[in-house]
Amino acid sequence: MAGKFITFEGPEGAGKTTVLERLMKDLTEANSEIIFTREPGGILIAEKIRDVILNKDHIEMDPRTEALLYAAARRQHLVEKVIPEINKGSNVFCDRFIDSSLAYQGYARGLGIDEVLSINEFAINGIMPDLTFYFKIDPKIGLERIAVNSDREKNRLDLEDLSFHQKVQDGYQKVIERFQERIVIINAEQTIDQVVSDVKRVLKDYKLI
Ligand SMILES: Nc1ncnc2c1ncn2[C@@H]1O[C@H](COP(=O)(O)OP(=O)(O)OP(=O)(O)O)[C@@H](O)[C@H]1O
Ligand SMILES: Cc1cn([C@H]2C[C@H](O)[C@@H](COP(=O)(O)O)O2)c(=O)[nH]c1=O
Repeated sequence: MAGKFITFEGPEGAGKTTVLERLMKDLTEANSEIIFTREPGGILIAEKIRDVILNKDHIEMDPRTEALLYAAARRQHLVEKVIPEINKGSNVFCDRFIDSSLAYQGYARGLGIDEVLSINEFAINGIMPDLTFYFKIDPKIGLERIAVNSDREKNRLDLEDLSFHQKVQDGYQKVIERFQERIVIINAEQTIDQVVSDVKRVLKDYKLI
């Protein structure tokens, strides 16, 4: 039986990576067949594209170039990793996917959600997540979390001002309205333990763990 594709979305500093690391530890110990991966990245070519997109020296990158690079990284990651793992029966947990492009490039960069969806439809060729967690947080709190985390190097998108990140949040709201059948909202302003517990409860309800 094919596995499921589960994505984790939300603004900067919402806690997606932290929660995925906790799930990796807890669920791997419990022997679940789960693959953890991320976008942009997850495989060599996509990690190289990630370096190009997020490099702070590439500050003048054109928004359409940015959108196309995310879509190219997504395509390669899907064909090289996500689809083969799902076909083997594993559940794939991915830190960010198409909804990030719709919110960041489509809405916050002003390219248009429909336009960015259209180039991504070419890239994903029908593969959409079965379930998406949206980590809801005031973007100001997320940016403050990142600011106090000295281990995390700031990338090109982290350096955008608060108004950009507020637009990202508004963009996500539109994405949630459009794809409400697959998106579950998690209160990411709670403690890490509470967020992990809420995510696990939903995964149990969906019989994914
Ligand atoms: N629920 C929480 N409460 C307080 N701090 C948190 C919480 N979740 C994560 N953090 C802290 O916030 C910072 C950012 O967390 P994390 O990297 O997991 O966010 P993220 O959603 O993956 O962000 P990005 O998308 O920008 O990479 C880290 O220092 C982490 O320890
Ligand atoms: C997939 C995807 C990501 N982004 C942005 C969101 C973040 O600012 C970075 C990724 O960094 P993270 O630490 O791994 O969250 O890229 C985007 O703008 N569009 C996308 O499609």
